Amino acid sequence: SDTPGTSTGHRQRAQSSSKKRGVALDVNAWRGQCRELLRRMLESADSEPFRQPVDLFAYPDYRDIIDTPMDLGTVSETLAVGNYENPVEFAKDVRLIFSNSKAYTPNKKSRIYSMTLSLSAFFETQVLPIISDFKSALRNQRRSRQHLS
Ligand SMILES: Cc1cccc(C(=O)O)c1N
Repeated sequence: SDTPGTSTGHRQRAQSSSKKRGVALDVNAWRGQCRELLRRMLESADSEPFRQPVDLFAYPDYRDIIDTPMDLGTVSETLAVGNYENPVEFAKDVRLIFSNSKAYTPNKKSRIYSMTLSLSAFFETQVLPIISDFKSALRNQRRSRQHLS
């Protein structure tokens, strides 16, 4: 039988990441993953209209329709300076680019509108696993910190 008063060993969980179901759960992995996703979007020809803020001299009525302009260059800068706290905030800004384009387009046959549809379809498939991996890493981190308290 156990010696009285012996403490049972508490397995210390790794802080930054731990192997669970074959996935390394790192709460910081999302930033590099989002930077890589941006790079792939920027190398696509479909991103050309979205790389910089819309030219207000080319589209003088733009701000009559769009309250909050957004573009991939601005998203990239915000990510680089550490002003997104998580991938959900990052995705919100990228989705704003596409919703602005859908709101402004003169018609659904416009070239830029068609580029919006293809680029946003690609984005949604790629960002989904980044967000779900982040959320599971966060749950895992909270679980392991709870054990320490
Ligand atoms: C900024 C912008 C978004 C969506 C469509 C257009 C267009 O000119 O067809 C456009 N200029």
